[in-house]
Amino acid sequence: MVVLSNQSALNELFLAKTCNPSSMFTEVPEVDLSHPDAKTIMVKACQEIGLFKLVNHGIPLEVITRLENEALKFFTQSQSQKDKAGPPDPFGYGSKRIGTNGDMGWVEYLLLSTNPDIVSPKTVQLFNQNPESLRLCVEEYIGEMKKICCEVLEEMGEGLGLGRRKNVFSRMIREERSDSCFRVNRYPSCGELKEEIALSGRNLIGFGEHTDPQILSVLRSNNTSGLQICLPDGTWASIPPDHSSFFINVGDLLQVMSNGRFKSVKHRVLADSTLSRLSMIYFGGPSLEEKIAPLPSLVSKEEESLYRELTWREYKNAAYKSRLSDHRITLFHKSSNT
Ligand SMILES: C=C1C[C@]23C[C@@]1(O)CC[C@H]2[C@@]12CC[C@H](O)[C@@](C)(C(=O)O1)[C@H]2[C@@H]3C(=O)O
Ligand SMILES: O=C(O)CCC(=O)C(=O)O
Ligand SMILES: [Fe+2]
Repeated sequence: MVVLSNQSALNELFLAKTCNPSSMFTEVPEVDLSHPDAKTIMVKACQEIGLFKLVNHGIPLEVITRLENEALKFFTQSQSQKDKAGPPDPFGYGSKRIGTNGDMGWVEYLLLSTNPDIVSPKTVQLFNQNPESLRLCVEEYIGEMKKICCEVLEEMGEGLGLGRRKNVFSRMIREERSDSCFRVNRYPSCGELKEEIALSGRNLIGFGEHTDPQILSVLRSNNTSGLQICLPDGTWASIPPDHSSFFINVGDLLQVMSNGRFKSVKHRVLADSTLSRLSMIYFGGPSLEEKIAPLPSLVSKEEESLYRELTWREYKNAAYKSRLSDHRITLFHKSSNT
């Protein structure tokens, strides 16, 4: 990562505009998939917060560690070597620039698609220029993420009373053309900028505030903190890291399909001055042609359907033209004609 020498560049690019002291969120709901109450706890968490912690998930620790080590090997290469797989198209290796609309963060990352229709030259470069073990470990990990994402979605379907249609969400991820993606983020420690940051009285942004556009995200990180969520009262709260668990968060499409019952949680990452954070996130999404609208069985008689129908392709295209912090879900609002 290039070290910024200039205070104003730092201000402009990476500092959180307002940073009220944020609290540690000690009451993150915990879901044990093997527990009979799992579905009830997850539905409550998705309604109230949009995030919960999945424990006892059954994903072999070796699968996680293998990929974490491969990712670290990749990131510790020289900048010029890593840049061969970038800039992202949007897949491949990226550093500091997130998306194409001016968002910046103190982060480097690998972004990969799981959709066989999407051929990314940068991803081809990435796998050609690195040991085969990187690709194998990525594929193995994505396979596990797909399974766990579907299991969680089925449990949610049951919790929402969908009965025999409990797989209405999971079938979208199981489909071969599911447009899911996978990201590995590395947030270097920002110790070298400690003084400038302290002088500004703000925090260094690793990944700016946003909601995830897909259905469901499955996040795992090392034991370095940094992830924050925006609570229903508008305050930011830090999520204590736990390298042996997964954090599941509701994406925009699930908010729409549940007619607003589940909340797509706003989140961000702040950089740490002493430790570097490594996170791996699977974003479960439907096929590009999938039509997304509130499920009729989740719109009660007294309520109305809050959102209009859009295909994932339409929403995704619009989302990728937006800035991270834009409130993209308004595109689904019935009054919106964009
Ligand atoms: C600024 C952007 C980056 C992003 C595409 C976007 O235009 C708006 C949504 C962003 C986001 C957030 C969640 C995921 O990390 C991501 C891969 C996604 O699907 O939407 C990123 C996009 C990205 O980094 O390309
Ligand atoms: O790196 C993290 O912990 C979260 C990043 C994130 O929210 C994202 O990539 O969408
Ligand atoms: Fe995110």
